Amino acid sequence: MELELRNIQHQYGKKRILQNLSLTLTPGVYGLLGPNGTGKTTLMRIIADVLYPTSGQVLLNGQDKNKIGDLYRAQIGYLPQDLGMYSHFTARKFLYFIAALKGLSKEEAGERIQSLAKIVNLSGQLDVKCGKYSGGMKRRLGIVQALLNNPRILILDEPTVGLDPMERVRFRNLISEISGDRIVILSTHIVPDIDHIAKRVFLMGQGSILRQGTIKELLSEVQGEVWQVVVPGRLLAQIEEKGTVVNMLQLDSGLELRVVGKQAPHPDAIQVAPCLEDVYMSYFRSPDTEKTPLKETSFR
Ligand SMILES: Nc1ncnc2c1ncn2[C@@H]1O[C@H](COP(=O)(O)OP(=O)(O)OP(=O)(O)O)[C@@H](O)[C@H]1O
Repeated sequence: MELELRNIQHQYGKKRILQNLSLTLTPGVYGLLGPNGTGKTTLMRIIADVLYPTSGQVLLNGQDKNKIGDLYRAQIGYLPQDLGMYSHFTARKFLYFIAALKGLSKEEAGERIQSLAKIVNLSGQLDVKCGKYSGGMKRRLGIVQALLNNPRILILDEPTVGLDPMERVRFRNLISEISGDRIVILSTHIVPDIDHIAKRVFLMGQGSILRQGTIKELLSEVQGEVWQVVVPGRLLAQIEEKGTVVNMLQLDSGLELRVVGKQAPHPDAIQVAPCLEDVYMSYFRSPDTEKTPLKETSFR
């Protein structure tokens, strides 16, 4: 199976959101990583076929999604950022409702609901009203509704928002478990959400893919360029001129800084192993500058 996005462009009114975006995806988990407002949701909605791009094509196995219509939509499972749930419905009733919208028979729906609820560990809570579900339970219920039609393409838009660290880890494992031979596209601005589980990562900024690669490839980009040093606080400004400070920790002995930069930011700085967050931070420095890519893109 191959999903291809060809020269996707999207505008809301005159505002250009996505520009000439091209990607090819085969089964596996893909992380779409980028700051808020860079067009991740817009892209996900286009793939989920709930939004038409201004121009460009989405092709499944070489066939334009607009030409194959229902056949394309039957392959899609979508967990939007804000999945509306009727709070007075029980989870079971909600799932039957979604299953009906997806065209499943009552028998098929019943079987799918049972087996999926088991996988996400909600079997015992299916008769609880959605309004009483915690954030983590709602996200797991969201996964179940997305999987009801056994889609080959699963689109998860910031699925871990609002989850505590334990639930995040569980959710990440769950995604790995259900990925199988599906294409799973997961958008987030939280780097650890995709660390370890993504086969490929797309760094998205300003409506285009700035960089893509396996985690190993992305890490190699900053190999030898990540430093750690403890300095007096007054040296912070000087260090910031020499590299991107990706983390700082106040210690009794001074400020412990993690810095990404080509040169050692201080004579005492030691090289440390890079992590995906270093790569991310080298592209998007801070909330004020996050939409400005700092690195030149080396390839698309
Ligand atoms: N329906 C709309 N009409 C007009 N502008 C929109 C619409 N939806 C999104 N936008 C704008 O498009 C840009 C990209 O939004 P989008 O939600 O796709 O980004 P995102 O990367 O998913 O951000 P977030 O992580 O905050 O959800 C933003 O500037 C947003 O304000």
